[in-house]
This record gives sequence, structure tokens and C-alpha cells, in this order.
Amino acid sequence: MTVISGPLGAGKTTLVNNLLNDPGDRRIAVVVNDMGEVNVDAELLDDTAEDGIVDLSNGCICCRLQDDLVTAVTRLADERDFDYLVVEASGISEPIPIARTLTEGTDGGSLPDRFRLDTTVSVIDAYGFWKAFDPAASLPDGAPTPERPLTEVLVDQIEFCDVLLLNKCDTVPDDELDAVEASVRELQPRATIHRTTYSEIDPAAVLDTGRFDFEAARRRQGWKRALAAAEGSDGHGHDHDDGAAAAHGVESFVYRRERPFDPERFDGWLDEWVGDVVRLKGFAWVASRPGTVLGVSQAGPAVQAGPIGEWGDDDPATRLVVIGRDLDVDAMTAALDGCLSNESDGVVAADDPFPRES
Ligand SMILES: Nc1nc2c(ncn2[C@@H]2O[C@H](COP(=O)(O)OP(=O)(O)OP(=O)(O)O)[C@@H](O)[C@H]2O)c(=O)[nH]1
Repeated sequence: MTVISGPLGAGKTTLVNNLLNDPGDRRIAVVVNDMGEVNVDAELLDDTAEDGIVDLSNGCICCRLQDDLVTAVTRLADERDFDYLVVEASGISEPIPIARTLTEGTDGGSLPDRFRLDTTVSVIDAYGFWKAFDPAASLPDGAPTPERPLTEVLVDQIEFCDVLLLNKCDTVPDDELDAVEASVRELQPRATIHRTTYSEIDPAAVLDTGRFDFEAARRRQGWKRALAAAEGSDGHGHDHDDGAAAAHGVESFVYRRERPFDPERFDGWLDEWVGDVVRLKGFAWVASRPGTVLGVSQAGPAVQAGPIGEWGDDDPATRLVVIGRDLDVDAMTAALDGCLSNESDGVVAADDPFPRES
């Protein structure tokens, strides 16, 4: 099986159609997931192949429709003869839960033994990505408007995949495309990246690649690599061998402190969206909650910060990975230092910005 993820309008259906039109000597079946009540995507798929296409609509296969996905694949296996299954996730699907469903199954059941998750593909709209991180970007003539701002899900889709299609390359100038690819590469050091237009790609690059590896995909996300590198060095976690990233000013650094933040000042810092930052991810020690690990995740304008566990036997600390272009590391470090509290505990925030989830 190959799973295709990616934001709305990135070119996933276009890729599925290309694969249906040129499957080589494979017989392909397709499961298409769409959020709407009518599965528009299934209607857009070529009629000739319609028989092997299952629609899962009105929900998302990463959450509500997990069991439906297992049931649909099992039924397809019972009723049809095919060699390869392509699953097109909805634009808002998170790839990790889908990969888990397709490898481990759900509480309600698992896939027949003869299925094997082979490749996870993310189709990313190069223009949408470029615009999301560059507030000054303007729309080239005739380019489709991206339907969705960058969100946490988009970064999840970039960070967790084996093959990444940087699609709609016709809508971004070549020099900017190099910078876009360098940023994507910093987030996603492991995947094979292909630049595509109208999702045109050799089917062998996305089918039967043998590249899926759950643990490697999770372990080798860009921010985790930066964190691991920083723990053994001076805090600059970027890959010094990566000339493309350096040429475009793309880097990552890790903010590390053994002192807690003042909750209100740190919350204020998180609210100040810094345009050059592509990704902020890690954990923090906050003085108002001395026993609690605060998880922090920012992707474009979307920020999430909340309790993710207890320090337990670990010494509390802050580790924040920042990935971006032309980062002013000194200014950012100074701003974060300005949010540090002198108290290691006992600070009471009048209105706790990071309440424990009930
Ligand atoms: N300019 C340009 N348009 C493209 C390219 N690839 C796809 N499109 C167009 O972008 C639109 C969306 O493409 P789809 O393949 O439907 O995207 P999708 O990811 O399946 O979209 P959702 O199902 O809504 O999430 C369509 O009008 C495509 O023709 C490309 O490389 N360049």
C-alpha cells in the first residue's frame, strides 16, 4: 500500500489519477477519503478505473473513520483482484495515525495479512508552502490561491513521509523553489524529495519503493535531529554538511536553559509570530507548573502549548528547536531569556496561560 497525504488542493487526486492512468503492470485499487458528505475527489477520479475505487467520506480516516478504513480495505480484498492499494487521505488527515491503522490495525480489527504498508507519500503545494512562510510573497499571475494557511497538520505531513512531492513547481520562481526545498529538507531530512508539476512522477518513485519504516520516520524528523545534535554540541543543531540549507539561510538552532519561564512572558513571546520561523517545537519548564512538562509546537501561525507530562525523575529544563530562514539567533535567544523567571517554582499566574487540560 501507498498512502498519499498532503494539504487540501496540493495535487493528491492528480497524483492518484496519474497512477491510475499509468500503473505499469500492476492492478491498482484506490481508497479515497474526503471530509465532505459527497466525496468530490472520487468523482474527479477517472471513470475508467471507477470499479476499484472506494469512497470514504464524511469524516477523516486518521480519526473518526479509522475502523471504516480497515473495513473498506478488507472488503476490497474480498471482492476485487488487485496488486496494489493506494489510499488518498483527506487534506486534514494526520499521517501518523493512518500509518498506525494500516500497520497495527485498530481495536476493531486489522488488515488482512497480505497487506503491507510500503510507502507514505506527502504531496506539498510548493506555492502554498512558500507563501505560508514568506509574508512578502505575492501571487504569481494565474496561480491558484492556496486554500489553507499553514497549520500543524501540514508540518506533520512534511515531517512524516518517505517520499515528498514538492508539487506545483510551475507556480514558484526557480530561485525561491531552491529556498522552499531547503526549508522542507530541514524539516524532513529523511524523505526522497521530488519536484513535480501536476504531480507527474515515475510510478516507481511512489509505489513499491520498500521505503516505509515507522520508527525511522518518527525518529528522523528534522526537529528531533536538531535536538539530538544540539545535546552533543553548542546549541546549533543544523547540519553543517547541508550546503543547500546554508546557501538559503535555512538553519535550526536549539534554545536550551535549565531555568523556568515566567508563564505570562513566555506566553506573550509565543503570541508574537516571527515570520522567519518555519517551525518551533520542543518542551519547556514553566515556573507556574514546576512539576509539569509543557509541550510547545508552532507551525506557521498555529501555536500549541500545553501540559504533556510530568518531569518525574528528570531534571526540569527547556529545549526548543527553532527551524527557519535567516534567523536572528542572538535576538531570539535574548527575547527568550527575557521571559525567564527568577523563581524556580511558586510563581502564580493570575490567569494561567497553560492550564492543565481537564
Ligand atoms: N498550477 C498547477 N496546478 C496544479 C498542479 N497540480 C495540481 N494542480 C491543480 O490544483 C487543483 C487541486 O489538485 P488536486 O489534485 O485535486 O489536489 P488534492 O490534493 O487532491 O486536493 P483535495 O482533495 O482538495 O485535498 C486542481 O485544479 C489541479 O489541476 C500543479 O503542479 N500546478
